[in-house]
Amino acid sequence: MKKTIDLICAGEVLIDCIGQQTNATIAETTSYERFLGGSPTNVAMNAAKLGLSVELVASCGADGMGNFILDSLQKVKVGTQGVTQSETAATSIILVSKSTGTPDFIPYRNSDFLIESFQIPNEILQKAKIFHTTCFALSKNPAQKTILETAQLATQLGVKTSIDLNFSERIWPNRNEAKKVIALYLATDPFVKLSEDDCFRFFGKTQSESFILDYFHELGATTICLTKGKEGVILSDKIQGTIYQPALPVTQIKDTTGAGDAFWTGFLYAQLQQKKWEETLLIAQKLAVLKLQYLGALPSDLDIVNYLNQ
Ligand SMILES: Nc1ncnc2c1ncn2[C@@H]1O[C@H](COP(=O)(O)OP(=O)(O)OP(=O)(O)O)[C@@H](O)[C@H]1O
Ligand SMILES: O=C(O)C[C@@H](O)[C@H](O)C(=O)CO
Repeated sequence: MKKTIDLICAGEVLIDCIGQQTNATIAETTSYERFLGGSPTNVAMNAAKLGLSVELVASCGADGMGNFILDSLQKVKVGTQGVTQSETAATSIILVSKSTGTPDFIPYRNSDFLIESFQIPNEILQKAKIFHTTCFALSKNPAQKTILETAQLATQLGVKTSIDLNFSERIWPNRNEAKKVIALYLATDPFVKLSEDDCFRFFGKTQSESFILDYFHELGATTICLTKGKEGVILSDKIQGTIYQPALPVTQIKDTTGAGDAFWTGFLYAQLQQKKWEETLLIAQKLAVLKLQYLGALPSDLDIVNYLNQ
């Protein structure tokens, strides 16, 4: 089978309403700006801006926000055949505080988890190189069942899986269920991205790096990337060992929302080109730094491939 699709992202498409007052809590924030969001959607948008062939599998409402979402995706040539617009559930919205650290958020979830298996036909899946999702997307059915089944099928079809374990108990209050579902996904040996904040929320307390890496390796992941914000990143590969890379300097942080998604897009982009781990991490960090300097998504009017080659 000819692999004509670089990446399928499945999961939440949302409207991020990002606060306009920097480092204010949500209670203190008085005005918000609308952005296209959702972690897998951000990865899809970024990847398309890098010239990859990308399909998004997601669900929004048949409403004004849903139309804005489809318009934005199509403008950068993200494939939208797998995006449905629900007639009964509105587009999901998240209020996010504007932060130079970890943003606070309030989710209003309506249609994002209405993802059904017909949205990812086998003919499309088998053409893909990577299938990516998130913990957020796995937190609710029918998206959970659809994504788990697709990941299992993906491995049989020679498609590499990937996951951003962006766990939050506010999105997925049943931590035991989350652990079981994540274990099923990790059995497909995905590339795993998680941040220190995700780990704290997932385990309910601070755990050592070796505990975290062993935990996810034992569930089946060969390659784990643990991002630590300005403290850099650790990549642990069961075969090749562990690499630490310090963070790149950033002159001015405008907004951190989506920095992890930019990082992961760079990681997948580099892996699609079979780059070595050090270069993969460098490309990932460069994209994250670029994103940190903008509010909202990566810029559309910049030659990002050229920026990465500098
Ligand atoms: N202050 C910073 N200075 C330099 N690089 C940073 C900084 N914050 C984030 N980064 C870059 O972004 C990457 C991802 O950040 P982080 O570890 O906070 O992940 P994340 O929590 O998934 O991000 P987010 O949820 O904010 O999108 C880091 O590995 C690093 O490359
Ligand atoms: O999908 C999420 O996890 C939240 C998004 O609303 C937001 O775009 C974000 O924080 C991305 O990391």
